[in-house]
Amino acid sequence: MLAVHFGAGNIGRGFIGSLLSKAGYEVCFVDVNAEVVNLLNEKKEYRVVLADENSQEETVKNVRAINSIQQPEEVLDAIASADLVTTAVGPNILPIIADSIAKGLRRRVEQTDQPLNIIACENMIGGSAFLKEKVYEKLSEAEKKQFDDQFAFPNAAVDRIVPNQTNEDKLMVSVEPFYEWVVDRSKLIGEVPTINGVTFVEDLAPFIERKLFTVNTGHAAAAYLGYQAGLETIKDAMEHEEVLQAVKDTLRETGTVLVRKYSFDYDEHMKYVNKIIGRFTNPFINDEIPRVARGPLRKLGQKDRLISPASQYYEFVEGQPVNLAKVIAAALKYDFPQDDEAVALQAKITELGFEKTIYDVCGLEECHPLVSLIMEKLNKR
Ligand SMILES: NC(=O)C1=CN([C@@H]2O[C@H](COP(=O)(O)OP(=O)(O)OC[C@H]3O[C@@H](n4cnc5c(N)ncnc54)[C@H](O)[C@@H]3O)[C@@H](O)[C@H]2O)C=CC1
Ligand SMILES: O=P(O)(O)OC[C@H]1O[C@](O)(CO)[C@@H](O)[C@@H]1O
Repeated sequence: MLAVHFGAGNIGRGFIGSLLSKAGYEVCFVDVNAEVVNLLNEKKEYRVVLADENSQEETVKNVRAINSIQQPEEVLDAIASADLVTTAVGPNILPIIADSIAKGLRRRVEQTDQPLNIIACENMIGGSAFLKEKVYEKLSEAEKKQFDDQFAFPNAAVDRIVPNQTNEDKLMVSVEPFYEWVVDRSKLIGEVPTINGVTFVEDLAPFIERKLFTVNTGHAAAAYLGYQAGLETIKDAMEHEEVLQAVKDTLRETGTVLVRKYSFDYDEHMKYVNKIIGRFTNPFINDEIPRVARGPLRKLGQKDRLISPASQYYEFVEGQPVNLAKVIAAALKYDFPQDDEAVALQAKITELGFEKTIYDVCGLEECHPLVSLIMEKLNKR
């Protein structure tokens, strides 16, 4: 069995590649990083080390890689013969890889009528559906019909904290012990793959929103508020009394939305929240704030971890999401010079001012009460 995985980065090697290899797949990574591709082809294996007191280690075997810049034809051949295609490249890169995926699937249609699932493992709602949209932009109407019959793009939620790291062994990845990978079974084509560690569910919405609005909202709160407090790591942020309290208060707000929307048990949900706060404070993980805060334009988007739960608060809860608004205000002020999106965000604010930037970046209507709440928080800081 062959799995073609786009993105041999932290989550690609540290999570998806590891689970797929253990499930018996040969894992063929596709990446633009020549050093990583060459090393994977030279060693044919790499190490994943658990970030806890035992540092338990596994060797991920049966792997190889293709450099998509230098060997574009090989990528198409790999897709044509794959049993599964996955991605972990980042939401902004999905439109870029859509071209190879469209061409690879075209080649496959010529060679076989075997079905294929393409699963985007990114931190976003509807990641695979978005990838499908980008792939389908390249197709004729007749091809779209053909692809509908043979290919599927089930959405997924993936959760494992894998910080940026520099190790002597360049392929080695240190990962937190916890992981969760949930896939929308209702959109799968063909047989359900047997992958230990993957949960297939009929309705992904509660899982992805629970994860995005807890792990990612909480992390974003720690990162943006921590940055405003002059801190460097998520650990620093979690040790800062005021930031920690704000993270907890923010997760109480998202938790209330989730509990009301999906009828979750409140106590069970709070256990989930506490577990996540425990994961953020893992002393064996050194997670720099700029990694977690990266891409503020994306993170301030209408469907992402801050604006979506804050807007839904008005639908499901009485009152105002004051803590989420405080985090959104901090995100709007994120000006880390090495983050291109932070630089673009600050340039936009200089040009348009905060209010127009909020309409533009967060997709909020002028009359939305969240706008004035965010403005209030911005003026307070
Ligand atoms: N690191 C983490 O803890 C988690 C990350 N994610 C998600 O996984 C995705 C990847 O994140 P990370 O692994 O942290 O980032 P990363 O930067 O470590 O990995 C991304 C990889 O994609 C490669 N890439 C870039 N452009 C490419 C292209 N055109 N074709 C093929 N490969 C390309 C990069 O060279 C890199 O190896 C993101 O969507 C992130 O939100 C999800 C859960 C956890
Ligand atoms: O990968 P993104 O969406 O930029 O955001 C970083 C977030 O992703 C994670 O890496 C994994 O969920 C979290 O650590 C963090 O909340």
